[in-house]
Amino acid sequence: MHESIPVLDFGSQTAQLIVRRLRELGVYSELLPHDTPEADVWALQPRGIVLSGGPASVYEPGAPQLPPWLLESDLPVLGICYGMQLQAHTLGGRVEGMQSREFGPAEITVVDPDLLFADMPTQQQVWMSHGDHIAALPPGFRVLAHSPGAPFAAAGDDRRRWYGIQFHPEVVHTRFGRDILRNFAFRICKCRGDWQPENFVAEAIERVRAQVGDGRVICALSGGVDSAVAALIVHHAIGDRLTCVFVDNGLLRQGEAEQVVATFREHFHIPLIAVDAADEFLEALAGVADPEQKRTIIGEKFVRIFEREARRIEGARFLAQGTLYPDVIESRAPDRQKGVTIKTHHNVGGLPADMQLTLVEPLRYLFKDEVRAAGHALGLPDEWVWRHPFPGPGLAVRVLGPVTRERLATLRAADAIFMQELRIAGLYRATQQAFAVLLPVRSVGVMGDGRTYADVVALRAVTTEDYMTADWARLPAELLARVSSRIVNEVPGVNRVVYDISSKPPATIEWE
Ligand SMILES: Nc1ncnc2c1ncn2[C@@H]1O[C@H](COP(=O)(O)OP(=O)(O)OP(=O)(O)O)[C@@H](O)[C@H]1O
Ligand SMILES: O=c1[nH]c(=O)c2[nH+]cn([C@@H]3O[C@H](COP(=O)(O)O)[C@@H](O)[C@H]3O)c2[nH]1
Ligand SMILES: NC(=O)CC[C@H](N)C(=O)O
Ligand SMILES: [Mg+2]
Repeated sequence: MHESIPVLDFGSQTAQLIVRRLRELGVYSELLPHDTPEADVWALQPRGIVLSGGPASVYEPGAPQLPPWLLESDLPVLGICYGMQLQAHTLGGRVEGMQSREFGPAEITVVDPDLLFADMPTQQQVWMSHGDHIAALPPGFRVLAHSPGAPFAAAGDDRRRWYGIQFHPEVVHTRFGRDILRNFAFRICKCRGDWQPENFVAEAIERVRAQVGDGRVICALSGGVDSAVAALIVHHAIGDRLTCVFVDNGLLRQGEAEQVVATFREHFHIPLIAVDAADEFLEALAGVADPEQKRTIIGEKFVRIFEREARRIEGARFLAQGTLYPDVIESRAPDRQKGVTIKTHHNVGGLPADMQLTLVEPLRYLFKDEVRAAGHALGLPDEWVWRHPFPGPGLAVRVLGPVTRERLATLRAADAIFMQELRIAGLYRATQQAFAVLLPVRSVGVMGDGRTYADVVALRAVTTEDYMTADWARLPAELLARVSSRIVNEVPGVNRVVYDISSKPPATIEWE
């Protein structure tokens, strides 16, 4: 049994990342609901506790509270964002709603470099995402760092070993986040660091074998890295009792369907069924503009098709999918204590309630970079491992507003130009996801001395490690200029191109 630092979950979208960072540091961690019974927490042999952020405001009625037992224990505690506000609120400080909210990058100044901020610069970039702030510290606490928007960006009580930070150390955009967590784990909690990540792939294969028994599995294969890795794991587990099913939903990019099928057949020796379901999807989506409605329709259609294909294979009761942890977290049901729904990923929240197949999701607790590492270990070709993600609902969530064949064609052409130029510039791998979006507005232009009133294409390119947070990619102006001019010249019906300069948060990577 390992020592641990459990994370109590108050509903933050990035709570699972804290767990990951701690594991990366060699300290075992699990994400537990904030009201987990005390005995279950002690069973993990905790050396300290982290309180995650969360969407609630501590001063509102019904906001989730600190577990009373924690106040009595002598465990060190690190409160992050809501967790810090909760510490302050509970121990006699004051938390207020703020006029100038902070979302995105901010710079903090460390005023006390002991313990938590040991061995790092005084000025550092952090990632903030809060609307409330601490107006007065509780007795015993002193300020450790401040930022322009948060006079108490970090504070602590050394006697009690309780610390709080208003920013998020778990996201990569907090430059020294790892070091702060390391200081908490090793200097404050005095962990030994006795956890070695086990061989994930071997374990996953075992789990699939146990779940499936002698049944047959169909695997929803998209051409993305997640489903390819899921397919390889299932294939290792049950061999030829696996059949992959690729669906052309009419929402794919230019040439994608042909390319996925060809590459798969070249690299894998697993039976593949390619289903052309474009008409079915586009009919179901006709006239639908609401993003969540689009996702639900697409999620249901996918499953009906998988059920249909499964019926043709004797004994196929299981559906394998490349679901990742971010899909699960972002699809969580609306519950102010447990997190809010940001968007219903088609493969999680978008699944119909009466689904006939049992899910096999070997990657459900992993993040993208962990999946890529697993794919590499399984011998997946580099090109596949490093493919940009492409969402299951595809171009339906990039044609904003109602989806029509004509608008899909416009977007495909613009997107292909952007991708082509990005590759020529050698910047495909330097961005983690890039694509074009067709906006539901028209704007006035002048072309060939005539007036145009035509569509607007937005270009989106982001840098990110785990897709939970992201920054907009600083693509060279010359590249953007070339893409813009080619799109306007080559794609009929588009007279304007804009570049999206929003980070996540507050935006998301996709526009819907
Ligand atoms: N066109 C498709 N045909 C069959 N299954 C699909 C299709 N699109 C998505 N899926 C299923 O939905 C899952 C979730 O899609 P998602 O896009 O998140 O993952 P991915 O396509 O495997 O990888 P990536 O995120 O890199 O695109 C996939 O892993 C796959 O199982
Ligand atoms: O399979 C998917 N089904 C979905 O419904 C879905 N929605 C978003 N995404 C992808 O998830 C990552 C994070 O996206 P957002 O910042 O837009 O939430 C990005 O990589 C998105 O492309 C999806 N993938
Ligand atoms: N990210 C968070 O934990 C936010 C905490 C709180 N809801 C705020 O807005 O300040
Ligand atoms: Mg995909």
